[in-house]
Amino acid sequence: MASLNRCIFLNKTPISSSCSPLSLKRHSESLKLSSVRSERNDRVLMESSLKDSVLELDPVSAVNDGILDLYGEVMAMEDQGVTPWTVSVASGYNLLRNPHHNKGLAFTDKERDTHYLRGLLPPTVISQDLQVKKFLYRIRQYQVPLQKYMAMMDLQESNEKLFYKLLIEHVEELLPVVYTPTVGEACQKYGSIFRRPQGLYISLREKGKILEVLRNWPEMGIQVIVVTDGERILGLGDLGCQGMGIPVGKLSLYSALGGVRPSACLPVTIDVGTNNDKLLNDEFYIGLRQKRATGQEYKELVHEFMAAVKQNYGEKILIQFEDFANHNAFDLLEKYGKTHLVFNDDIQGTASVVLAGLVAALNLVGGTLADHKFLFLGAGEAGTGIAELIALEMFKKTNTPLEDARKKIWLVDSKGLIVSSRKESLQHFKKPWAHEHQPIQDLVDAVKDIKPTVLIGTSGVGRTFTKDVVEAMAAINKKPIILALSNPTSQSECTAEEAYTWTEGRAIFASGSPFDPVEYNGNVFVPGQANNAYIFPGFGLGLIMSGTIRVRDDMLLAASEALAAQVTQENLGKGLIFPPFSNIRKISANIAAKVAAKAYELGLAGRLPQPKDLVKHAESCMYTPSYPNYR
Ligand SMILES: O=C([O-])CC(=O)C(=O)O
Ligand SMILES: [Mg+2]
Repeated sequence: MASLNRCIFLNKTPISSSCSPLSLKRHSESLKLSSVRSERNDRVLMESSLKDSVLELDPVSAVNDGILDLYGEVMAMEDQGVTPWTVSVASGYNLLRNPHHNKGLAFTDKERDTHYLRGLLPPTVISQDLQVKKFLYRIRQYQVPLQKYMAMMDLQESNEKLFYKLLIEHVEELLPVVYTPTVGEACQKYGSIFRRPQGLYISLREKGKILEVLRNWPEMGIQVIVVTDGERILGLGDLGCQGMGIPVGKLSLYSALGGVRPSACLPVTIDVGTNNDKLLNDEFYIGLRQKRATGQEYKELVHEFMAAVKQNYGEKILIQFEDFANHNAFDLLEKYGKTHLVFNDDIQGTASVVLAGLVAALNLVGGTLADHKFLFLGAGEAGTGIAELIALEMFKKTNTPLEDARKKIWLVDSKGLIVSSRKESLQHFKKPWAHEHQPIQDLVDAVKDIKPTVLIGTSGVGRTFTKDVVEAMAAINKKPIILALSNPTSQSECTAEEAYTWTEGRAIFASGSPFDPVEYNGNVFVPGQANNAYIFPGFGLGLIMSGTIRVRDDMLLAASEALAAQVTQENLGKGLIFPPFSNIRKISANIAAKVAAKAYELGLAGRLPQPKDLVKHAESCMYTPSYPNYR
């Protein structure tokens, strides 16, 4: 009976062509199916060996539940009066234990009768709205953020639709719970709070078997993978296998913010060991207890993974690299950008969001991007990624040659200002930023000398925008733009309060992790959140819905412009250079539309013909977490 717990995966007929015979066999064995029949042209019926555990869903709700991938085709067939699918899933006790289908107390009396739930629930029937209210009340009772996080994870694993409805409807309150900053603490303590696996773990022990490992995952129609190797989790450093919290959190946002079906999302952690001695000595650590494999051994494992993903899911699977260390991130993006649909969130997603904020900020400070001067603290993925995209936008918008555009951008790393005399010893991704200048060690001196209008923190090191630094920015600029992007809050280069106080309320400030509004001199300042969460969910949706096969910089620029266009005069009036997260689904639909349009324009979109209204199309593709009626 327990084996009937899993839902049955169907795809378009013939079933053996869309999932390998091996995995079909595996599913049918574990589900003890008495028959797997293909009827008429496209109709598939699966029955379980126990007649009373069959539940039929209509195609539309099945699509919404993520059982079927090919929603467009299903809808088209519906329009023609054909009901192409019959899907069977477990009912009764197993239905209550199935996070995708469970409705808890919201199962109606009729559903309780039809699906063998009578007596398994207390008599009351409540609405999903009331469930949201109840759960929110419960979350608010917890004082400790990590407790809130764990309660949310429990909900995700017991009632997925309720989790997403709650997250979507209270996104501003709950984003800091399931995402930065709390997810950072969750990763640090992942070993001790670990309950159930939420993604795939691919360690060195799985070498040679990665394709098999992918096929162990219970969902078939995967469209997006977020993968980390845990080496640079936020600004917290090497958290090894416990970095899994990040792909899990990012993919929750793919569904909540971008409307990608939860069952189409696969979190992956590649475990090649960790150099974090604290974790290696922690009895609750869940990863391989060894130092990180590097060089050939590392490359081979990642390569096997990348090849297996393409083999198993096809060319259109989106792979988002997340929180890899600098020394791997650039190379992986460069290498797999040519053969796979890959996107590095820390290099490209962060760049796209920051560029949008800067373009919006021009409305407050005046001029074009080329009229400004930028100074970064931190020359890793985020720093150089943002710098390059700013230069590209200057080139595209004002025809400033790329070399000249780059000269308006200066980067400081742990050794001081990046200048040409350091060129020989610089990593390749820093070289474009090594301009002619005498060496400067200190950030304050660099601010005074370079005189930037924009100061951007991507250092991963907290409180590095000291009072002297911020005051120096305030002395040069009427409205200094200060972005403290490192995450989580503990690693932010300065706090919102510091930025507003030290500039006497003149700063245009945004940070990677959220800060509360600040009162200064009788005025309330609301800081913006410059986080890649604005971009990657909509960006991913745009790629997926257009069937795009490669990412291009022009798509990042398109996403950035779409985000900047969502900043209203009202937002700007409050000093905000990003729109509120409460509008994020609309923002994501707009980003998706612009990204898809660019993909079609570049001839990289595989889903033809191009829909006429891409915003409407994006909205129609978006997952919504309301409960279906089970007939
Ligand atoms: O996860 C976040 O909040 C933003 C991000 O990608 C990072 O800091 O690495
Ligand atoms: Mg990241």
